[in-house]
Amino acid sequence: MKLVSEHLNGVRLFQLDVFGDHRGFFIESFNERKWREMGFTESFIQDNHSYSAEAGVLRGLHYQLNPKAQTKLVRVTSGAIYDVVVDIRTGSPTYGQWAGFILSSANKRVLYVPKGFAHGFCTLVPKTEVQYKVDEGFSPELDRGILWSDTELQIDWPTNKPILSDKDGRHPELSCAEMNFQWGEDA
Ligand SMILES: Cc1cn([C@H]2C[C@H](O)[C@@H](COP(=O)(O)OP(=O)(O)O[C@H]3O[C@H](C)C(=O)[C@H](O)[C@H]3O)O2)c(=O)[nH]c1=O
Repeated sequence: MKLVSEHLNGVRLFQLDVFGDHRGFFIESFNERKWREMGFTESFIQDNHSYSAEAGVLRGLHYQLNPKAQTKLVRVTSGAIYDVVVDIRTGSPTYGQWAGFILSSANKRVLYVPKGFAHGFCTLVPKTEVQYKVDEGFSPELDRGILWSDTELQIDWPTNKPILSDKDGRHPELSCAEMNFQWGEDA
């Protein structure tokens, strides 16, 4: 796994090493020893896997409050997504800024999303599968959301008519402005 680029003071895009041959390919999708050698300290305790049947499925933007804030290591094993992260760390010089990345089974890139970022993605093709590691378990009571179409963020999603869960279609508990307080309180 090689570092491709860094964004928003902590988000990192990696490229997986692919060993191809006449049969296909082999990839070490995660290697604890190499992860530590790169200086990362997170211990991932849960693997998540989501399948989205159609293009235009938008999941997010989600995050969990401290002490259950999650680091995520995200990759796509089938199809393609436009993956978005939003810096919601109180006091961060890039607070309120977002970045978008194309992750796909073809480009075999991995996105490292540190704690303190809201995360979401929109599928670009049908039958897209996203796999991601997290270092904290699911905490429904500390799960929060930002509306995908938040007017302050102005995220450049690939569609303006996404397929959403009921949760993601509702207005979030907090606007982007209010989040600062919520996040800061628990940071
Ligand atoms: C996240 C999660 C969900 N669930 C259950 C709860 C619901 O009954 C069902 C679907 O959950 P949800 O609609 O929150 O799934 P997504 O919309 O894909 O949520 C994810 O979307 C964005 C992209 C994220 O980064 C988060 O990891 C996560 O919030 O799975 C669990 O049992 N464990 C879990 O860790």
